Amino acid sequence: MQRAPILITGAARRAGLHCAERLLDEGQPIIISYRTEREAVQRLRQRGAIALQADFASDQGVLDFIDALKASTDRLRAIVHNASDWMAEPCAPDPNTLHSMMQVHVAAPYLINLHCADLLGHGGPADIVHLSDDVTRVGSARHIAYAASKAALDNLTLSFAKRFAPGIKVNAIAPALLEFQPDDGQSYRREALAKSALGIAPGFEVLYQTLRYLLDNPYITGAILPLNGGRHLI
Ligand SMILES: NC(=O)C1=CN([C@@H]2O[C@H](COP(=O)(O)OP(=O)(O)OC[C@H]3O[C@@H](n4cnc5c(N)ncnc54)[C@H](OP(=O)(O)O)[C@@H]3O)[C@@H](O)[C@H]2O)C=CC1
Ligand SMILES: Nc1nc2c(c(=O)[nH]1)N=C([C@H](O)[C@@H](O)CO)CN2
Repeated sequence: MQRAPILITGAARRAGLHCAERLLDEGQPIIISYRTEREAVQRLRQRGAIALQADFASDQGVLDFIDALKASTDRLRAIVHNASDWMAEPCAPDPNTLHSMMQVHVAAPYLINLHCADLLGHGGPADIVHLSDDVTRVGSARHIAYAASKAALDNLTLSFAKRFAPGIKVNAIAPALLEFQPDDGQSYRREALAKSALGIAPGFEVLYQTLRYLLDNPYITGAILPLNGGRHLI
């Protein structure tokens, strides 16, 4: 019998795409959500992935995605909430900044978990993984709403771990800098690397290794795993 697919949201680029490709490399069926059609989405389709377009900017967008997901599968091995927007505060205070961050990082995982938990488990291992951020530990002067929304996501991790045990493990991964954006300048790169004890931008494979660890370990739930190069030591 075909293995139940793993859902990764926001997997059209960078970390989500890397994890999607690595799971496919291991013969694991996947379903992705993507907001913007990109060449990489077509590449995933060609490798057998189911790709569902979704914009989580509204509750209706999330609910439409849930309907499309349930029309495409009746079971899931895991749900990885990766979709995210790294929004900085605009010059002029804008309430939409906070609402947008809470929508994508809190409302979307909240609704998807509640509506789709019944697709998980069925006797085998089942996981929900939230992509958080090390910044919840210290806050952020420039990404206030973003950091607050990721902190709320951390609390969802604890609540859903309580609610879904023992059938479904619920954990979070809290990375710090994994990979720069192409347009990040040299001074920003130097400044960011100096914030951690290990001083590297490791790339997305370390995130996949951490996801793999959670999927393979039957005795971890309610955990928020730091993946931060020792930023807490600086
Ligand atoms: N990269 C890093 O160094 C770090 C990453 N993280 C976390 O790891 C995860 C992956 O990071 P990374 O790959 O860099 O993230 P990116 O910002 O590069 O990609 C996020 C993905 O989410 C999608 N997305 C954004 N907004 C929405 C929305 N409203 N509805 C649906 N999809 C949406 C984007 O779609 P589109 O392609 O249309 O833009 C994009 O594909 C994120 O949760 C991030 O917060 C945490 C700390 C460090
Ligand atoms: N959705 C995203 N979230 C975050 C990103 C990103 O590119 N997309 N990048 C970071 C930074 O790497 C930050 O960790 C550097 O200190 C944080 N979150």
